[in-house]
This record gives sequence, C-alpha cells and structure tokens, in this order.
Amino acid sequence: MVIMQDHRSGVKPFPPPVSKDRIICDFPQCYTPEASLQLKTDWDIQAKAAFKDKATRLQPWDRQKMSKVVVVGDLNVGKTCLINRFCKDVFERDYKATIGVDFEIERFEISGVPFSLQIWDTAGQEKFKCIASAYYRGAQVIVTVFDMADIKSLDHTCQWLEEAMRENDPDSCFILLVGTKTDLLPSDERQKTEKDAVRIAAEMHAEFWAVSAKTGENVQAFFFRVAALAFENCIRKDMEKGVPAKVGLGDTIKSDRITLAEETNHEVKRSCC
Ligand SMILES: Nc1nc2c(ncn2[C@@H]2O[C@H](COP(=O)(O)OP(=O)(O)OP(=O)(O)O)[C@@H](O)[C@H]2O)c(=O)[nH]1
Repeated sequence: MVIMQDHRSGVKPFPPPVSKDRIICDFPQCYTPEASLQLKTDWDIQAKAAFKDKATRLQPWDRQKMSKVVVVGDLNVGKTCLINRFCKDVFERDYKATIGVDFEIERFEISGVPFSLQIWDTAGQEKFKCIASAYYRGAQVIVTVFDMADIKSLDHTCQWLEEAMRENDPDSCFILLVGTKTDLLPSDERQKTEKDAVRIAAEMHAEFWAVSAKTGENVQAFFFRVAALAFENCIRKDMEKGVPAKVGLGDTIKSDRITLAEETNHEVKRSCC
C-alpha cells in the first residue's frame, strides 16, 4: 500500500484505485431517446470544465463525492438481483425477500474524478415497508423498478415513487423507471410493455430502461448512466454554490464508510435496523 503524509492528521493511505470496469470517460447514453428526458449526448460544457479542473487538483485526502440511490418497487420484481448483477456480477435464481433495507457502495472514476454511488435496496414486501421507508430520505436518485413480465407491478410504480418522494426534494432528484426480466418476454410483448412503460415514465418525469439481471442486458449501461447523471448534478450544484473545485464537495463520505461496506458480509440480505 502506498503511504503518504496527510497535511492534517499524519499518515494516511491512498484510497485503493477504482477498478478498470468502473472508469467512465464518455457521457453514457440513454436507453432510447423516447424514454429519456436528457437528450444531450455529452457532458454539460460548464460542468465538464469544472470536473476537468477538479481532476488536475485532486489530493488523496479530499473527501469523495457520493450520491444516494434508492431502489423501490413491488416485491419479487428483481431489485436485489439488479443491484447484485452490477455490484457483484452474480445472479441468484432463488427468491430471498429483502428484510428492511440493504446497501452497496460502488466506486467510480468519472472523467478523472472519484465518485461513489451508495445504492439502497429496499424491501418490496408490505410488512417491511415501514422499515424501508425510513431510508428514503436524502436520495439524489430514485429508481422505481417493475417486472416486465408482470404488468401489475408497472401500475404500482407511481405509488412507490410518491412514497419515496414524500421524503425527498423533487427538484433535486433524478427518477428512473426500470423494467426488469426482459429475458422472460418474447419481442412483441416486450415492445408492448416498453410502450406502456415509456408513457408512465413521461408522467413520472422519469427516464425508462429495460434490463435483465439474468443475462446482464443493459445493467452496466444503466448504472453508468445513473452515476454520470448524479455526478454531473453534484458538480452543477457545487458550481451554483460557488464552491471551489479543489475542496471535497457536495454530498461526501469518509473513506471509513467505504471500508465498512467492503467488509460487510454480502451473502445474507440484511436489515440495517
Ligand atoms: N428471469 C429472470 N428472473 C429474475 C431477474 N431478476 C430477478 N429475477 C428473479 O426474480 C425473483 C425476485 O428477485 P429479487 O431481486 O429478490 O426481487 P426483489 O425485488 O429484490 O424482492 P424483495 O426483496 O421482496 O423486494 C428471484 O427469483 C430472481 O431470480 C431477471 O432479470 N430475469
């Protein structure tokens, strides 16, 4: 491990490098233009200049930027599998209900700047809802999930969003609507369900994605898009506040939070209560 002198507290290790498959250089594109609210194909020019500047001034002791992502939706729609496919590259065929909440921290490097997503997996089962809803607050991104093979779960997404929004500021949240289990649908049915989902996404002011945790279809592209939009939003907020690029900005975490997450036993879905 590389050790260097910290200007405040003595010796401090560099954070471990971000894994190669979490480096984002180009602006990640949307799933389809009809399903997106952000039709731009590149970073915001001002934000780009700000994070280029920040990348050149980075110090190992700078706090990392982080955004909170809350994933909600009916039970059994595949929230946990979606997160596990991205964070651990695994797919669990047997259903194990999430008890309350669970979370993962994923570290990225976006245009040279370290950035993390704290991804909260919440229980879809009614009896655990009151525990899970206590963790909705402070989200920058809300992901509302439904099962593409169960149209009722799409009808319930507005209710899920409403509940998550009660705890958050609508003006500072990105909303995404995600249809899972695309592998279960023949292409004509998929097209029909996607059309319905795009309509509901527009009503929700959300961006729509169709994914499969089983095959991995669109899973990485989806989370890269989330990371990029959240990161750009953090930078934009800092610019509005007039925070200089050099300081640890926006929503920050200490590195010991990451260590905690990395050391957590991921085998059992757990409650944080
Ligand atoms: N075929 C297929 N099955 C999936 C996919 N994603 C999830 N499943 C299955 O759907 C079931 C439920 O998945 P979970 O991820 O546990 O569902 P959840 O939304 O987290 O459920 P709760 O924790 O109760 O809220 C499991 O049996 C998974 O194997 C997918 O992309 N394709």
